[in-house]
Amino acid sequence: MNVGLVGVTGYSGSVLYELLLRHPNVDSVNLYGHSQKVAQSLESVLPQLRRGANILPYDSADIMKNNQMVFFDVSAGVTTELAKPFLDANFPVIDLAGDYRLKSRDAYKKWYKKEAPDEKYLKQSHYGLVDFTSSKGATYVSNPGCYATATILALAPLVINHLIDTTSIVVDAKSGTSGAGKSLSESTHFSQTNENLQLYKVNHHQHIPEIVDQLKDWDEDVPYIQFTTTLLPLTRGIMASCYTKAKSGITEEDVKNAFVQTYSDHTFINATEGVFPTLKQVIGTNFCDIGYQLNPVTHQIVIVSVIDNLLKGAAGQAIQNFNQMFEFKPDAGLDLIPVLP
Ligand SMILES: NC(=O)C1=CN([C@@H]2O[C@H](COP(=O)(O)OP(=O)(O)OC[C@H]3O[C@@H](n4cnc5c(N)ncnc54)[C@H](OP(=O)(O)O)[C@@H]3O)[C@@H](O)[C@H]2O)C=CC1
Ligand SMILES: CC(=O)N[C@@H](CCC(=O)OP(=O)(O)O)C(=O)O
Repeated sequence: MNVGLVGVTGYSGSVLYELLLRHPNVDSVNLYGHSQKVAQSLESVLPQLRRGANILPYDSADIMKNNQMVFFDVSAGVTTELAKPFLDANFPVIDLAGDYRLKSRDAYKKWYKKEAPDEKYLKQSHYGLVDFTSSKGATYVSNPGCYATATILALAPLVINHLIDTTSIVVDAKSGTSGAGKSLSESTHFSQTNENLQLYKVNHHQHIPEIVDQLKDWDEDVPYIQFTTTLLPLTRGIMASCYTKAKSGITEEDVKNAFVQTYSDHTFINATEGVFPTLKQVIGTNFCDIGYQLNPVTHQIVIVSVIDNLLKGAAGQAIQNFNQMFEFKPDAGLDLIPVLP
């Protein structure tokens, strides 16, 4: 199959490109960029990707003619416009940005502070949280956000099984700087990030409505979550530490059963009682590792999930969506090993 990729020059785009090159069902990857009028060698922009490939000028008709599907891995707000001809033609798209994730236009405007896509297009979008939905038959897949993935996977077994006080969810999530993309900002400047910890977007993070929407699908009694994000002096990785109160009478065994039942057949999720994961065990892989424990004294449950934001949080999950969409092996192209030591 020939696939198109828009956004190879971004952090997650270059990771996605490498995954696609090694994917057993991909014959060729055609690269498209928005800033070139003529073909430009990839190596001239990203010298570390010595692939002899060219980035072609962006042209929606050309993309649809020469590929069977396209990945959009571009800055937030761009696909609201760019995706329209593809949506009109029902051409298969996997979009890694947040533009089409929220079903409510008002929510998108409020949280992303941008004009939302048209209602008719939003209706065509499928939210591709691969561990709980299938993208088979979908033509427009909206890949979940990185923090949203880590948080939802941590809380899912408890919410689905109605084991918690739904007003008690507190999430303390932390990310390495690659989550912010390649553009430099005050907070990602080396001397500001290095040997420092910075909270940001407290109570304003754009993934809050995405997480609440999904949790509400499982239990409409989830009214909100308390969610904070912290920038870590690391390149890759997200750790979401979640705290929530168990309903009266819920035991350690109930909690364990919920995690075992939910995740026993999920290739890329490892959930273990009482063993809390580190970031390094998942960096470079598509895994989400989760540790959980009910404290019998406080009756609080702590759940910690870790992912590589560029893989399970972006390009890896996009490949899972691709595999579901075209009915390839669920783990095709994702045989990755952690970066150790
Ligand atoms: N980084 C992460 O961990 C995650 C990112 N995401 C989402 O994935 C998307 C890409 O993120 P990331 O890799 O961090 O982004 P980067 O900021 O690193 O890269 C952005 C990419 O978008 C391209 N781009 C910018 N404007 C346009 C435009 N108008 N038309 C076409 N292409 C454009 C850039 O091209 P050029 O270089 O030519 O300017 C570049 O290739 C974002 O929407 C982000 O929110 C989702 C989950 C995790
Ligand atoms: C460290 C950092 O800044 N992370 C980004 C992650 C969000 C992202 O990647 O964008 P989407 O909303 O499209 O998923 C943030 O917190 O906004």
